[in-house]
Parts: sequence; C-alpha cells; structure tokens
Amino acid sequence: MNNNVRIILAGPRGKMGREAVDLISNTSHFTFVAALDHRYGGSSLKDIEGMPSLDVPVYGEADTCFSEVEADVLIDLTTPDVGRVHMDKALDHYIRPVIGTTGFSDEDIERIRAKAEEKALGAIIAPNFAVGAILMMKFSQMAAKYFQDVEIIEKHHDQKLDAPSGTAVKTAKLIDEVREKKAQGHPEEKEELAGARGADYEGMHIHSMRLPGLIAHQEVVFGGEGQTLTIQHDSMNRASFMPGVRLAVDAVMQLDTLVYGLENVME
Ligand SMILES: NC(=O)C1=CN([C@@H]2O[C@H](COP(=O)(O)OP(=O)(O)OC[C@H]3O[C@@H](n4cnc5c(N)ncnc54)[C@H](OP(=O)(O)O)[C@@H]3O)[C@@H](O)[C@H]2O)C=CC1
Ligand SMILES: O=C(O)C1=N[C@H](C(=O)O)C[C@H](O)C1
Repeated sequence: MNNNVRIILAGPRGKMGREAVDLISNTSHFTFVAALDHRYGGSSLKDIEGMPSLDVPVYGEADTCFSEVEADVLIDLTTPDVGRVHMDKALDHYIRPVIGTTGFSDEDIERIRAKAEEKALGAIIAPNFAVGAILMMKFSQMAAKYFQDVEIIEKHHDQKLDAPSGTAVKTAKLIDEVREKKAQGHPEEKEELAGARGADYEGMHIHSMRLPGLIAHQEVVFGGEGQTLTIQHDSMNRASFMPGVRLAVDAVMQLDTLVYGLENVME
C-alpha cells in the first residue's frame, strides 16, 4: 500500500462528494490536494458554505486542475456527462481515475480501458462501492447458474439522473456471463403501456423505481418451478459506500489497466 496518495476530488458538494471529503481528510495516508467544482473555481474548500474548514484549493476547470496539481488519483462523483470527460482528461495527465459516477456506455468503458493500457496506468470504474452490493451481485451471478429467469428491480432517490442504475447494469452483465440465454416472459406478451416490462438486457428485464425517501436499493428476483429466490441489498446512507472508495483508491495505485467493478479488486 502506498503511504501517501495525493487525491483530487470532483464533485465535493454532492451527496457522495461530502462523504468523500470526510473520508479523504480523515484517512492518514491520503492527502487532499485539490477539489474540482465548476461553480467555485479559484476558492478554497473552507470558503464554500457547508464544507469543513479545509484549506484545499478548488479548481473550476479540469485541464487547469490536472496540469497544475501533482496528484496520484482523481475520485469522480459528479454526473455522467462530466465524469466521462474527467476520466479521459485525468488519464491524459497521468492521474489514475477512480470513478463512482454512473451512466456510462460500453463504448465509454472500452475507451477508458484502451487509454489506461496505453498509459500503463490504473483506473477503476465502480458502479457501486458498497461491499454488500458487490456481494449481492456476486451471489446473483452464482444463482444465475441455476435459474435462467431473473428480473432486477432497482430503487433510488428521485434526484438520480441515470436509469437503469450502474449497479443494475453491472448485475445484468455479471448474470449474463453465466446464464443460459433466454428471452423471458410469454413469447407473445405485449406492453399495453410502453415500458411496462422495463428495460431489456439480453432477455432479462430491469425495472427502475425513483422515489423521495429512498437512497439506493436493489432486488434481484429469480424464478423457477414452484419457487423464487430474492437477493436484496439496501444502502441506508452514503457512508456505506466509503470503505469501498478507500479500497478502490488503494487498489488503483497497484493497477496498470482499467478495472470495471470493485468485485475484481476485493479479496
Ligand atoms: N459508485 C457508487 O457506489 C455510487 C455512485 N453514485 C453516483 O455518483 C454520482 C454522484 O451522485 P450524488 O452525489 O448522489 O449526486 P449529487 O447530484 O448530489 O452530486 C453531484 C455533484 O457534482 C457536481 N458537479 C456537476 N458538474 C460538475 C463539474 N463540472 N465539476 C465538478 N462538480 C460538478 C454537482 O454540482 P451542482 O449540483 O452545483 O451542478 C453536484 O454537487 C452519480 O453518478 C451517482 O449515480 C452515487 C452513490 C454511490
Ligand atoms: O445515484 C445513486 O444514488 C447511486 N448510484 C449508483 C448506481 O447507479 O448504481 C450506486 C448506488 O446504487 C447509488
């Protein structure tokens, strides 16, 4: 493990960003070298309302930040459009991206994989940092060997931009690696209201619920003759993601390619 990891955080005022500010500033081998925030460039973190009293420079523009600040890792907790640009630019400046932001396409992921390999630099895209959520995905992949029929129901707060969630997409991909292909439901089923059967990923259906009061929840429901199996994970707060962020930062320092999914670096 590196004994001093210099970190830039993008999105410090966000719901996840605030937790990450606490994590970085309270982890002895992390040094908080800069924050990236499009609204507060040129200020210091301590001058932003609601932020802790930390004298950390805030940059409004990624290229300036990445070229002026000596950093090992970028943690990005922003939006899909912004995270997509940040992860590319970070690698251009030889800064390892740890991307918690979700909503990327397969093309985005492959582009970052190619760039990380070209630079021989670590990168992590982690759709979910919660250890319990990683286990939910792994258990679902195990169950999919025995059950072909599965539907994913993900439930999130109503401020979420992307649907389905990054976790639901990753779960479907892990299941797809082992599940015998099947188009589920009745072959002649018809949606009387568009979207009634949810999104279709390789014949599996994904349903996205958005409600105030929720944080981050997912059920993976398998069905077989005379039985169902439900694997469920709930994040009750955003602190639940922080041990995974810490693990990802330490892991990315040892990598020379992209890892998509924290399950690939968990012991
Ligand atoms: N991997 C995981 O385990 C988890 C991932 N997530 C993902 O993390 C991301 C953030 O989630 P959450 O914290 O809930 O969202 P929030 O909307 O609370 O936070 C996003 C923050 O990004 C800021 N932002 C927007 N554009 C920029 C920019 N150009 N530079 C810097 N900051 C910018 C926003 O500022 P402003 O509002 O002023 O524009 C806002 O403060 C989402 O993609 C979400 O899906 C969430 C939870 C767990
Ligand atoms: O936006 C969120 O809140 C979350 N996003 C991630 C996702 O899209 O899977 C992780 C977690 O579910 C919370």
